[in-house]
Amino acid sequence: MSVSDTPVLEVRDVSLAFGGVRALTEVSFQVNKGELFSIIGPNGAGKTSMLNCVSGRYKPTAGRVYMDGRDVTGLSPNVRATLGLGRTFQNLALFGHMSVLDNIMVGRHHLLSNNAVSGALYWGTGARKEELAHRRKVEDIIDFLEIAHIRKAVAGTLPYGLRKRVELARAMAVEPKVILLDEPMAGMNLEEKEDMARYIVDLNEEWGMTVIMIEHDMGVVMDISHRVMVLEFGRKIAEGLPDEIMSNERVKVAYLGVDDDEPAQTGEQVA
Ligand SMILES: Nc1ncnc2c1ncn2[C@@H]1O[C@H](COP(=O)(O)OP(=O)(O)OP(=O)(O)O)[C@@H](O)[C@H]1O
Repeated sequence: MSVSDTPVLEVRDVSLAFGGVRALTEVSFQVNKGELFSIIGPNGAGKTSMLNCVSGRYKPTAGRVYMDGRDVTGLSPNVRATLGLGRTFQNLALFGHMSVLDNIMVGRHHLLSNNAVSGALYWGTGARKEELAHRRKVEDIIDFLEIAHIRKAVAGTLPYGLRKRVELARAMAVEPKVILLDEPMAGMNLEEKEDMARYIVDLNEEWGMTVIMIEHDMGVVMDISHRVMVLEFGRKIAEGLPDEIMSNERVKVAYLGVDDDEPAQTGEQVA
């Protein structure tokens, strides 16, 4: 899928305060249809706060959020989900006692009509067709994420990397236009990270989902993102192409802790 100039998400002058703590200060950005957009920044920079303002979990203290040009600032996460917003969480939020398949089906719940929800009554009519269509969609996602072998496993018993993949499957099951990924590689080993990076690129390019991602692994962020925004102390300090961000002096100092002008400390070996 190619990137267009049409904004699917616009954040305008968003500020967020928790009592005296200013988590975000007048942050603005927009994400275009088809983009893979990443938000980075040091611990406590406001990344998760921003994701929560976008998803509707938090209401900004000031500023507005627009989806497809519509002001969604006052709308709940559930309503935003019906408008095409999906998300994963930094800390896993799966139903540990349920099977992988059931966890993913939960993601489709709001897409089911009343017919299918009260399916037993209508079995053999439209409801059955609808149920089958849902199943097919879920199976497509299961195939895509290569988790067919664990579809019956109890989610809570799976290794961490696989649980992250199941969580992604559940978020995809909502068929979102925009998917918010909160540290999708956290706690993963190198191989799991490589797999996850590939799934994210594919869900962006082949499944046509616009992606907004928070991720600490800079290598992955710079490798797969179209554009990157950098937050520091709740403010936007940079936004641009990965190459621009990597060579941005302010970002180097603030985020990477690198200052090219800084003299080597006494006793430090200079290559
Ligand atoms: N629920 C809350 N109540 C009070 N303060 C909060 C709350 N959530 C976040 N904060 C504060 O807001 C600031 C931004 O936090 P946030 O979690 O958004 O940063 P982050 O960039 O996602 O950090 P990390 O990389 O560590 O996850 C921090 O100072 C944090 O302590």
